[in-house]
Amino acid sequence: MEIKRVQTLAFNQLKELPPQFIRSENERPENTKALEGVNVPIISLSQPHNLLVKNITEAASKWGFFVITDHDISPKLIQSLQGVGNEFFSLPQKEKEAYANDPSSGKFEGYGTKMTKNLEEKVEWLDYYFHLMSPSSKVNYEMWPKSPHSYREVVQEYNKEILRVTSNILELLSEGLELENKTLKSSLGGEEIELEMKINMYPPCPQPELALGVEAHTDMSALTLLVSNDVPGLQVWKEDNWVAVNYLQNALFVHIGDQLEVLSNGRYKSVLHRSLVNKERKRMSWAVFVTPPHEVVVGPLPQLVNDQNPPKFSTKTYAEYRYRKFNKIPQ
Ligand SMILES: O=C(O)CCC(=O)C(=O)O
Ligand SMILES: [Fe+2]
Repeated sequence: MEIKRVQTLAFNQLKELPPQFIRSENERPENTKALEGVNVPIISLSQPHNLLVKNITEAASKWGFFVITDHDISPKLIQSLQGVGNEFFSLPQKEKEAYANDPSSGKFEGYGTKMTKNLEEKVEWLDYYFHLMSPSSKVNYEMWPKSPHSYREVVQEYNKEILRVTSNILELLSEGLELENKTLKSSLGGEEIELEMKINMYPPCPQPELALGVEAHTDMSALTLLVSNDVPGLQVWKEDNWVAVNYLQNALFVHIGDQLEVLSNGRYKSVLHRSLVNKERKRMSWAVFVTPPHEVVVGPLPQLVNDQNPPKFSTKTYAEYRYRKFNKIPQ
């Protein structure tokens, strides 16, 4: 079956949005504007350690989201990452189709467009590329784009850097729970922890006020670390309002995902978020999902559970969690 790509639709200079992209009144950006004057927390990794632990813990508890600066990933590497992603999506359509994925038959890696409609029969205004990035022992490099040629080298370099920053953040978040600093990472598989790359490409949209890029969701990962191009669009949910995340060059947008909410027994919040699209410009983002291996069992950490704080979440393998989330079965 031929899959209609959003990029192809957009390329055909539509004046009007096809009906499957038109959101219901209560989801439309024109009716659900982000709160003005409220900003997401920005956290410099170079601030004094005690302050850093306090600030990151507060952001993870109150927002489930924060922007990281001074992470020491070189601006040049981020630029190269954006360059190779951009080049892939600029390839002729036929070349991209050679990488087409097929989630309905369990083939998640590759080039994709989400075809499953949500409960309201709506689809999202984006195409993406998804592949496992780490650990190298599990990666099938055949699933990575072969063009541009430098894709592999650049993404492997980025992987190293993101692993370093991830370990750092997980240590800080462990300390914030008054746990030994290796606790969260070892609960997520230790050195077997997995990183997945998802490149989101949101083409210009004829009626962005009626559509969504990705619809409101929480990530099932433990953490998600994201960079975008200079087109804003991400919004996070805070106290019954959407809050727009401003673009900040070279910063990392960090989302707390479901697995950290579970491990921390709800002390850290998995943030609800969505992305909007733009009329004139394409938006791109590079999301790295930090997840445990499928067989790892995740539940509230015993150190955080007692008579006053009973477990708020059930304990299960990540594979089971993932299966339920995909199939919309209550956890
Ligand atoms: O593009 C963005 O800023 C958000 C993407 C996202 O939430 C996701 O891919 O899970
Ligand atoms: Fe997300």
